[in-house]
Amino acid sequence: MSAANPTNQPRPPAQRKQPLEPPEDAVAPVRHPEAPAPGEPLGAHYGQCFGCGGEQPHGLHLSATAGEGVSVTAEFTVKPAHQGAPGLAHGGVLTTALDETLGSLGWLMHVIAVTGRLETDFLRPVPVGTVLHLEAHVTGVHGRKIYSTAVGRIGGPDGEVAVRADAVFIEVKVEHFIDNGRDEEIEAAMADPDQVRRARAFEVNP
Ligand SMILES: CCCCCCCCCCCC(=O)SCCNC(=O)CCNC(=O)[C@H](O)C(C)(C)COP(=O)(O)OP(=O)(O)OC[C@H]1O[C@@H](n2cnc3c(N)ncnc32)[C@H](O)[C@@H]1OP(=O)(O)O
Repeated sequence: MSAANPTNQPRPPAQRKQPLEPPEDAVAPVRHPEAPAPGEPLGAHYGQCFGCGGEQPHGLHLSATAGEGVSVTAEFTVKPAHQGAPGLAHGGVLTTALDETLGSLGWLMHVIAVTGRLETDFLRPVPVGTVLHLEAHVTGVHGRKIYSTAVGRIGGPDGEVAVRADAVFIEVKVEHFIDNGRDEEIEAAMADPDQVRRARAFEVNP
């Protein structure tokens, strides 16, 4: 009997862990013709986002830049508010930085997607004051599932890998947020023409 599954009953399909590697019949990701050019900053997808939003005082303020193909780079500076152990970044915060970087890959495909599964490896402690250099790319697409991987390096963009993650994101429509989000934030977002334009632009694929 395992601690993770104390009754040893088979999990229903919806609760089974999904693989993080694309299946054999996955296809290569397609960069949208109107995706930001390599080297262009992506900006925040939502001002109040904890990962990237500029209007979120408690957020990570992560800034991502378009890379070649369907890849992005990003930088995240570890602040005192991000500590777990004295002087070291909290693992959950580092996972959030990886999640946000992986999430921004949708911009390059003009697809809205949410995290379905995310697995992080913590390889080195990350001290406060460190700039974490993140790189993420899509490894394959299978229906609505987008498989991706990311690393976070310390000591420079070519430095040692401190954290890495593999993920499956699931494509959703903008209604996912309208149907599930709290009314006051949804109403505020829908009253912001820039936010509506950003969201709808993602849904127009070639
Ligand atoms: C405005 C601009 C905003 C831009 C917004 C950008 C936001 C980025 C923010 C950073 C990223 C986040 O933190 S996002 C927030 C954290 N994530 C979430 O809140 C997601 C919560 N989960 C859900 O809402 C749901 O479970 C969904 C949407 C993920 C899936 O539900 P669904 O739509 O009913 O999909 P379903 O039919 O069940 O499954 C479709 C396919 O995906 C697979 N699948 C389903 N769930 C999972 C899963 N958890 N992990 C792996 N794979 C999964 C299924 O096996 C199936 O594969 P097959 O049978 O087809 O092979």
